[in-house]
Amino acid sequence: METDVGVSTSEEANGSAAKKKPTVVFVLGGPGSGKGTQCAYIVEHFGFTHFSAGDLLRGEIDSGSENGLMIKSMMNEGKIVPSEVTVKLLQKAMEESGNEKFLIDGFPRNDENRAAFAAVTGIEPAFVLFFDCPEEEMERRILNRNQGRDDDNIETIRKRFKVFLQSSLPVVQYYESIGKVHKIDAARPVEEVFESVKAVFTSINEKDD
Ligand SMILES: Nc1ncnc2c1ncn2[C@@H]1O[C@H](COP(=O)(O)OP(=O)(O)O)[C@@H](O)[C@H]1O
Ligand SMILES: Nc1ccn([C@@H]2O[C@H](COP(=O)(O)OP(=O)(O)O)[C@@H](O)[C@H]2O)c(=O)n1
Ligand SMILES: [Mg+2]
Repeated sequence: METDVGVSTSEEANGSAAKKKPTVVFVLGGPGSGKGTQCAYIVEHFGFTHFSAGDLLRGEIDSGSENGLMIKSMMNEGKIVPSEVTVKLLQKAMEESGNEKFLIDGFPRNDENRAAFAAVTGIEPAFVLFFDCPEEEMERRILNRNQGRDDDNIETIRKRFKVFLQSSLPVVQYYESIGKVHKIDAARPVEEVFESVKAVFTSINEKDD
């Protein structure tokens, strides 16, 4: 697939220093499809900095921020937190990281997320990884995850699957329509999934040389 990952540049307002825009890869897939697991491997091999939108939101709850209670109750219902909150957290994390290559996992989860990120940061993803996995397998994985997450209970899991189908899959379809999706069969063992993921990043690095 043709994927342009060339890092674009934009002139500062005064027209002098050209500022590099970061390279962003969105990592999408249903709850339990293995996004976080694969991102850890990508970081090790390809020098990206990884941000999970869900982890940033959980951090916000733990920090006792004024949005914490709202975020907590939305997460416990499997609902998508308003984009303003999530985009701000992502933008701050990127600015503070010192890197210019980011994996953003679990985001955008709806069209509002997608549009808000583009409007606020001016960044479009280089490409999108989509981890495709049957619901029964995702459910099995989440129920075995044992990370003590309040939303990893069967009632909330079912709600999250519904939100994924209704709100998140259309975003994947949008990126498919503009040729930006690399779809990965995520139902296989971790190492096999990573072989496919590695092939995507390797071919893109080669194109860049
Ligand atoms: N390919 C895989 N096969 C079996 N279990 C997996 C696989 N990938 C991840 N897991 C396990 O499934 C659970 C969910 O994975 P995680 O990376 O947290 O998914 P996500 O971030 O998409 O919700 C974790 O307990 C993880 O260890
Ligand atoms: N872009 C996002 C990402 C997560 N979230 C919230 O955080 C929850 C957990 O997201 P997550 O990405 O950590 O979950 P997994 O897909 O990793 O299981 C979601 O069910 C949403 O309630 C959100 O509101 N907006
Ligand atoms: Mg995750």
